[in-house]
Amino acid sequence: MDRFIIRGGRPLRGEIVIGGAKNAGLKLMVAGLLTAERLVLTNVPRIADIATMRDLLIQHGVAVEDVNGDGSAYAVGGEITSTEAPYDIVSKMRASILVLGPLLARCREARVSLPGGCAIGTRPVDMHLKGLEALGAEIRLENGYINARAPEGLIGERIILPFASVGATENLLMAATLAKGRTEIVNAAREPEIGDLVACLNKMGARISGSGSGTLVIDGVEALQGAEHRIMPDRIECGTYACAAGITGGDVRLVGGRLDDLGAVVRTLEEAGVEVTEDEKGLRVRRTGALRGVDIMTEPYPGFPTDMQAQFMALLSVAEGASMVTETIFENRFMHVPELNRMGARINVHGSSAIIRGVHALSGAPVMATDLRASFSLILAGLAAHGETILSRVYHLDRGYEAVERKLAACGANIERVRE
Ligand SMILES: CC(=O)N[C@H]1[C@@H](OP(=O)(O)OP(=O)(O)OC[C@H]2O[C@@H](n3ccc(=O)[nH]c3=O)[C@H](O)[C@@H]2O)O[C@H](CO)[C@@H](O)[C@@H]1O
Ligand SMILES: C=C(OP(=O)(O)O)C(=O)O
Repeated sequence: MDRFIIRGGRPLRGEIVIGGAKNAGLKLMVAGLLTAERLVLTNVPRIADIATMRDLLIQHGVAVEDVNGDGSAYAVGGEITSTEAPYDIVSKMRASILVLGPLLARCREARVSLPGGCAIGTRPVDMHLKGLEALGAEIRLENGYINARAPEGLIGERIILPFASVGATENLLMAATLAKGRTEIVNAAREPEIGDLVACLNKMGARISGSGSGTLVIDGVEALQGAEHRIMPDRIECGTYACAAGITGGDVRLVGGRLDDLGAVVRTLEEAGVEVTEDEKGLRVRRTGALRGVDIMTEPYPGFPTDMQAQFMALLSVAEGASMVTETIFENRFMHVPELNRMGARINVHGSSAIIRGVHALSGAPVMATDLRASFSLILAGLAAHGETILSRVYHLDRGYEAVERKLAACGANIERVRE
């Protein structure tokens, strides 16, 4: 298991190129299951989750061609020879559940392992299943698997989601593209990654309107065609490196970053004393004065994203004054707190809220990553801390961030990966 060794105290200065979005790329690869033709995706991030999704699609029998031979573009497509998503792949990556809707829509059957919980919460999939049942699927849970069939094909329906779930919206959206008639998804999630998926599906011949509005209307078609699509930039990677510039008192250009996708994150950075400006290349993030405490509550988009909560917790640990961070999306997303406290942070958790009392400085320590974003919050703390931080269980980070050590070192960070 690899480790990172970080020696803190250097302000980051330079350029970081933002890669394609993990949370868009994974669903766009799944969209390849909806057509027998080639779906070509470019700006693919080179991360472990994409490799896992590639394994899953290959298990379904479709071809996944590495177009440039370097993992930056994939062509997905072909006949589906297996409708089973096995436990060993689904348990590695929860986004695997998204094959359920497309397999049902195209093959009229699917057998997908139940994903189970993960470090940040129990994460049930009841809304995915109820929505597919509303579209006419018969669903049985047996031996840890979801057995789903729709012998006559799926039929459009009006579905009201009790909560704007990202995954449920995406699963139902993809299933509905090949259903008979009109489907309406009310209280649909509005995350920009869903907008990217809709744009790609429409290029493939789907008939979807209402993107970004909270109600998606899908008129089913007989078949989808091939297309080419560039994956949107990763707004969470961008926000994460913006925090790196902020916590180290640096000045960093985030090439390809987009202000529009970052809304609440940029407003919070500015409130905390970090300046963000946009030009034709991307974003410039710099801090000239002290960091100030702010209050944050995570919410579905356009609110403050839960996937940025851990990184802000590191930033606010060294801000002047107190901050309160309330997590409303996942019930167990404070696993980074005890690790940050080991580095000298003063954070108390009360239920779904954390009170952070800013300290002057953090001190390096051996720490352990528990999930993807928690891992990066510890890197951020390490970049700002005095002395050496050793971060173990780096595989969590490799799921979703490409070339972390290269991108940070190019801006002057002292960070090294020790391979074991
Ligand atoms: C691969 C991917 O894109 N992952 C993102 C996606 O996860 P994911 O799609 O899993 O997140 P959801 O929006 O579905 O989940 C939000 C909340 O709803 C609950 N829920 C969800 C579905 C369901 O059927 N029943 C239910 O109770 C979940 O347990 C969670 O507490 O959106 C999250 C919220 O922005 C992000 O943190 C994840 O990074
Ligand atoms: C929670 C995340 O991802 P996943 O849904 O794949 O676990 C994330 O990207 O922060």
